[in-house]
Amino acid sequence: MINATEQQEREFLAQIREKLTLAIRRIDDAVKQFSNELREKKQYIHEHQSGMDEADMVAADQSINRMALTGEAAVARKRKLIKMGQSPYFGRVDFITQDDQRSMIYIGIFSFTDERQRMNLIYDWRAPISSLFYDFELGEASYATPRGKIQGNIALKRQYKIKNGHMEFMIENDVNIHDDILQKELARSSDDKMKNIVATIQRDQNAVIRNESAQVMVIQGVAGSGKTSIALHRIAFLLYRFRETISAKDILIISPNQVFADYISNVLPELGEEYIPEMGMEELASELLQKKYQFQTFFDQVSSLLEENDPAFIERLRFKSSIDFLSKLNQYLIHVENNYFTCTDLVVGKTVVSSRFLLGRFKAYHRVPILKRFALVVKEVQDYVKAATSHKLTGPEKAKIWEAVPRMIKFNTILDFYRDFYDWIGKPEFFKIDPRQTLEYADVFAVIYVQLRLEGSTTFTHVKHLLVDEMQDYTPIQYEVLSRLFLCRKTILGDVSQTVNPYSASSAETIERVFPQADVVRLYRSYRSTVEITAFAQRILPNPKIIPMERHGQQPLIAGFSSRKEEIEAVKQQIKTFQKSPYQSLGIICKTLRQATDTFEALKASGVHLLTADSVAFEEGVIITTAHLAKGLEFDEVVVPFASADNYKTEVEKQMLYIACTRAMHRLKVTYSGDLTDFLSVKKNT
Ligand SMILES: Nc1ncnc2c1ncn2[C@@H]1O[C@H](COP(=O)(O)OP(=O)(O)OP(=O)(O)O)[C@@H](O)[C@H]1O
Repeated sequence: MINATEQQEREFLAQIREKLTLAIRRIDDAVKQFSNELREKKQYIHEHQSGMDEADMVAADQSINRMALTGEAAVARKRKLIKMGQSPYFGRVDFITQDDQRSMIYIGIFSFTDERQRMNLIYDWRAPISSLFYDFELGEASYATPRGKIQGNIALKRQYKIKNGHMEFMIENDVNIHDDILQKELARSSDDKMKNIVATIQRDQNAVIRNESAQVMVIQGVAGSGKTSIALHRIAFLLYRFRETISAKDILIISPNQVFADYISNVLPELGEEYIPEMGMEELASELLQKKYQFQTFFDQVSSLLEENDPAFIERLRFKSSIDFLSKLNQYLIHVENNYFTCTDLVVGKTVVSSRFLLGRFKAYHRVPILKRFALVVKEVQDYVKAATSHKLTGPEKAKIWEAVPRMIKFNTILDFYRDFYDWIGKPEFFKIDPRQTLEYADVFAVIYVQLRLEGSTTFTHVKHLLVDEMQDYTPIQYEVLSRLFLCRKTILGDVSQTVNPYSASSAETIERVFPQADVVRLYRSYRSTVEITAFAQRILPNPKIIPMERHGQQPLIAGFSSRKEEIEAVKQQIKTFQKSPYQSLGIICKTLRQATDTFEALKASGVHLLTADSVAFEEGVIITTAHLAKGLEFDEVVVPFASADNYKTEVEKQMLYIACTRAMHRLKVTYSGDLTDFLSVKKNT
């Protein structure tokens, strides 16, 4: 066997690194040559410009552009090779095909070919053959290729940790435990940005990443199950698999906020892909409403829930988050189509255009959105009058038609229709808009939906894959809007247990009703937190199906104090302890922004950052924020202050507590003054 011993592996690594260095040198030479040729070409054109006709100039331009592109590609390739020099591969499988051919498959983030020998030395983790590494242990194995399934046997499987070009360790997977490297990865302290997981992707995760057939893929996964990581790796996979037809700019990520977008922004570049466009739901809404209406943000909605707990507000939210709301809106739109044209005879000069004719024309265009039909009906009326009188229409005649036809439909503005909908269902009190015309967040996408139906929609045809994270925070009406705007494939992921708004949460089942063609995957294995932290969070929201990774740590602590002042003092101490620890990040997670701001001010400690809805970047070190904003993020250590019975008592507060505790990777401390919240009290939980 080739490269059998660790010594041989080290020698192989040295050879690969040498080959990489040579390949980099070759690129450098080629780039130097390109730039010389480019300079000469430009010089030539400059000198011969006067003698060149237009066709010559175009040809010269094209050839310069081509050379520049080739140069750029070479520079990008060089960047990848330099990165590979640090860590060329992380896995190996030796595969014996049915005709007894043994091949050594080294797997890395990028592929590397020995151009002289025309031999693939390292395979990209996304190559079909690389799935052997993720899907099988020793023994019988197979992988799918565009030409069919290849079967054989895995005779050897190894994992490597190569850092800065040096092999730290290698692990032989001769028995069915390949968790060692995963354990080591999970035990690490956090980075300031999400990291890639290519070396330790698990089998069930791999299936999601490599799924090519799903039109809509819905991933419901427990806290820390790797949903966001998998979704990003899936994007990298699709970019590789469909590289001829999809590029990074054709993908859109709908993300909950800027901090989250910043937090995940490193994963794809680490995997060699370019920047992926990203957008928040509110941004999308503003674009669609063309800034015609002001509206409350989702963050405002959650803050109102936490601070006011108004039953009427909750009732409105509940209704507007239901599937029933969507179907009532659809029924209403049919009602509009059938009943809202009130045509009377129209007299233009001496011609009478009968109401029957008018109604008939409105109906004839039933495929055209109602508010787009006027222009068509106006044109028909003009033609009718012209034919009847055999003369061209005068200005006043035209004006009369233009004025009369739109009035034949009951309302002309989207908001009037929307308001009327609530009268029609007999619940006018369900629509609240403030005098400055600021819509409640729950109305925003409903108004957009009515607009799409009555005015027609612009589709985002340039988007070829849509990724929606934190799916539980979006309602059926939002999904309906997304499905009409984005006709492409979609990956939708989230966790219904981590909703910040229990009155408007969407489960995978709800989403399936909007996308009946969806493939739903459920992930129960949780990777982020220690067994102890996961068990602790289960006291708040139990899920018997959750499977924590066997990784142990300190028991989470609950500490009671006699006053808030003392509590703040304890948090201060905790920060000091953290600053001396090997950990990188500490999250102090509060219920509301007001509590977070007050804590920030009371602590006045240096190196402590306050994260608000307006923040744009994830900071390293100590962060004070709210559970809502911390969703999707993780910290080595988490402190949840003010966990008293007063502060955490409603359903929405329980959700916040759960989200806060599940952000911790290694250490968790909950503090309170007065009585401890019932959600954590052992007495009340037993
Ligand atoms: N296969 C894996 N190998 C190594 N680390 C993993 C793996 N899967 C997940 N993780 C780690 O688990 C943590 C949680 O991952 P991620 O944030 O993607 O999960 P999530 O399901 O989106 O979490 P949440 O919904 O709680 O925000 C991250 O630190 C991630 O790197």
